[in-house]
Amino acid sequence: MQSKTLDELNNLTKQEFLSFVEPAFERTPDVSIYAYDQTIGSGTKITSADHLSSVMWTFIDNYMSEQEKHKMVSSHPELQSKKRREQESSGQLSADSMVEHKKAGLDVSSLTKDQLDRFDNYNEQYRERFGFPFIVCVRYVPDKALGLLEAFEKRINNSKEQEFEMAVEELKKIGQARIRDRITE
Ligand SMILES: NC(=O)N[C@H]1NC(=O)NC1=O
Repeated sequence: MQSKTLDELNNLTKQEFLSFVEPAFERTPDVSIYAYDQTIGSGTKITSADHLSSVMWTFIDNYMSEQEKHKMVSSHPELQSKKRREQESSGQLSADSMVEHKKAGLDVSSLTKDQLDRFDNYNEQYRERFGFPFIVCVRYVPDKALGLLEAFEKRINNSKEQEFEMAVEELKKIGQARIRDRITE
């Protein structure tokens, strides 16, 4: 994906803007529509990548129902699991997720058999306990797969409310990082 300058971003049509930023918050187009309407669409220039993501966060925090947030959380792929491998082979993984997972050392060829088994087990336990996938902004976790396994271990004992709140906060960080990737300041 080619990044854009702020000037280029501010001169996009609505349709161009939406297709450029929508992948930041997967399968949740309302976030991007709101961001367009609040900025370029009403004559306000976007001044930085973080300005844009803060407008997107405002929508998530103030205008999305719990059900909509649940849908957004559930649309993200698991970190490494049988289910994720199936999603990948049937082309259901977004380009951003694939790159992020690979950089975090999550592809099968980078993991030991033991690590792969642990990811499979944690993902299954997590999904059964909470009903949505374990979400973490992988690029901010130190030690790649080891750090992610540690995060899983810690969070699996939280309450459903804590984890749901955490999942939304992590998605906000993922979206912000993806927006930063897309804009050259
Ligand atoms: N499950 C999960 O957290 N997936 C996401 N995390 C991240 O940094 N990119 C993703 O696709």
